[in-house]
Amino acid sequence: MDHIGHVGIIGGAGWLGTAIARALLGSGIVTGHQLTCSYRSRKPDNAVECIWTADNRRLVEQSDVIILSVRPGDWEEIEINAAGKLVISVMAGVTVESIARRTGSSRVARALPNAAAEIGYSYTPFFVASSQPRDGDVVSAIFRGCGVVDAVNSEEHIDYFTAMSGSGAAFPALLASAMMNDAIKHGVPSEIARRAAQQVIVGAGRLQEWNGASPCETVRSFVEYNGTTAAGIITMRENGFDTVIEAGLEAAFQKARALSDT
Ligand SMILES: NC(=O)C1=CN([C@@H]2O[C@H](COP(=O)(O)OP(=O)(O)OC[C@H]3O[C@@H](n4cnc5c(N)ncnc54)[C@H](OP(=O)(O)O)[C@@H]3O)[C@@H](O)[C@H]2O)C=CC1
Ligand SMILES: O=C(O)[C@@H]1CCC=N1
Repeated sequence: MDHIGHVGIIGGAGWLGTAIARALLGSGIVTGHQLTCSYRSRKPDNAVECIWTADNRRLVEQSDVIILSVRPGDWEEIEINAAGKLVISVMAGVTVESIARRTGSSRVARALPNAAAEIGYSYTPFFVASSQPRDGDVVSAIFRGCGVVDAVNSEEHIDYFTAMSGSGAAFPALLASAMMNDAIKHGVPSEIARRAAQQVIVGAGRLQEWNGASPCETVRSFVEYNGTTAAGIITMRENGFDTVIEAGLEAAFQKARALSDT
């Protein structure tokens, strides 16, 4: 991708803002002189090597692309005029309409990475509301540095993915935690239970990536094998596994929607 200009990250000191800043520098899409990050309380220790400011208006002045990475509850306090600039929000729930209204920009995108952005393994769907065709390419190029991206053509899908993939990075750990606790109940020493559960999710993820099968194919092939794994899968499903997952995703989806601001 051609030069994308100067990028500013409001909330660049936070968890996700820092991960995006590191990905931008790591992919070479900007240099430290073409990246400004803002902080509120304090510039972090071991800060990313770029320009730092506590002044969001100054950040906007010197940026062509602005990434909003503050918590949804802090959004109302951000007062910037980004007219004519591309504004990309990673905030859960905050709508394109609110971003356009409060920044004065008609070039707005929402992207929804997850916690694995920190290691370049995020899944990031994005939605672009801009008349400039190149804006989608810019958003895609930025988040490819954090992992895998997909453009979606409905803003509602961003709220859905806030639950499914945005929050989803935590769900394998939930499964592993239940498995670890079960092993401990069976008398396995906790350190061994921890290591076993950890290696199961890491190995399963790597296996899934390596063989390229869809998750549904993986489950089907284990069921067809008709051994101990099949017994576990069938019983988990009979006891409501899929229903529980659907209910959890629905709760996260509704929470994302409820964050939609005034
Ligand atoms: N973490 C994740 O996995 C994901 C997060 N998101 C979204 O990303 C956004 C950021 O989340 P996350 O990084 O986890 O949150 P953090 O709390 O880690 O980071 C938010 C940062 O924004 C800073 N901040 C708040 N107000 C201002 C301001 N006026 N000017 C400059 N900086 C400000 C905070 O500073 P201070 O230290 O003073 O509070 C903090 O450093 C959220 O909207 C969240 O919904 C989306 C997908 C995944
Ligand atoms: O848990 C959260 O609210 C944030 C938004 C999506 C993922 N993490």
